[in-house]
Amino acid sequence: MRVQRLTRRFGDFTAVDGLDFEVHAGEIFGFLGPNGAGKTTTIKMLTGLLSPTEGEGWVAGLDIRRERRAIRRRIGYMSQKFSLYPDLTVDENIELFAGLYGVAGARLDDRRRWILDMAELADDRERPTGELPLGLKQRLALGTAVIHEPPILFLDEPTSGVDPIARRRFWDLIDGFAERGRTIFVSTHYMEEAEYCHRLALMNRGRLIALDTPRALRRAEAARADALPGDLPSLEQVFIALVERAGGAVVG
Ligand SMILES: Nc1ncnc2c1ncn2[C@@H]1O[C@H](COP(=O)(O)OP(=O)(O)OP(=O)(O)O)[C@@H](O)[C@H]1O
Repeated sequence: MRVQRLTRRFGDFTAVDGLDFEVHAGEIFGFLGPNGAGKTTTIKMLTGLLSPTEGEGWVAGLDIRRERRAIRRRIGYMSQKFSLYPDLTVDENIELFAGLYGVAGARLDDRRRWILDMAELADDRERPTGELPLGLKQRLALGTAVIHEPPILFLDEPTSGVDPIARRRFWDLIDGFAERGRTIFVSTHYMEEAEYCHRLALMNRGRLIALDTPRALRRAEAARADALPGDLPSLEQVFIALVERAGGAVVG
């Protein structure tokens, strides 16, 4: 996945301003920034929901301007709202997403088994998903997002509201996907989640203000602050410092 000078304006306002970055296959790429930084607008352009005003981008080898429909079939998308239908059972939700992505027959049987196993929902197939604990809902939402085995998965604040154990479990699954070569693009406000990413991009006021591994970002900030050897700042401290130096966040 790659973008060049990616820009989106709404009238006179520039929400995303000349982004350049590349995400490698098998990478867990974290996308961070204060509210209003331009993360959602960028994700919408990458997932084919919004067209760029300027610049270019390729997702799964497809052009984000000209191949938006094809992109939507090649990616998985999971948002904090989970997009599950609470009145439908676990099985019915799986079938609904299978239908949307053209997964049928023996492949559907296979994928259903995989999801039930991965999400530990084999005994809950007939339950409406609205009754499930949040951690299970989250894993089901992840399963339905990848029912068609997309090479790229977008996660938009995927673990908001779940407890630390469910969150850790979720990240073990994400690690497994990346190890098998899937690319994960994840936006988050949780610094603990950011630590699990291979590289982090930090956005502020529509611009990319930092891009590196979590460790390199912490080291660079320590060097800047003349910290004692071994005394690394937390990612949260790093981000606050970077955003302040970039002129501060937009207050919404
Ligand atoms: N359709 C639109 N029309 C006008 N302005 C918009 C539109 N969509 C987004 N914006 C503005 O663009 C800026 C970036 O918004 P965006 O939702 O991309 O930020 P974000 O980084 O995802 O924030 P959050 O963390 O709150 O989700 C905001 O100032 C927002 O008000």
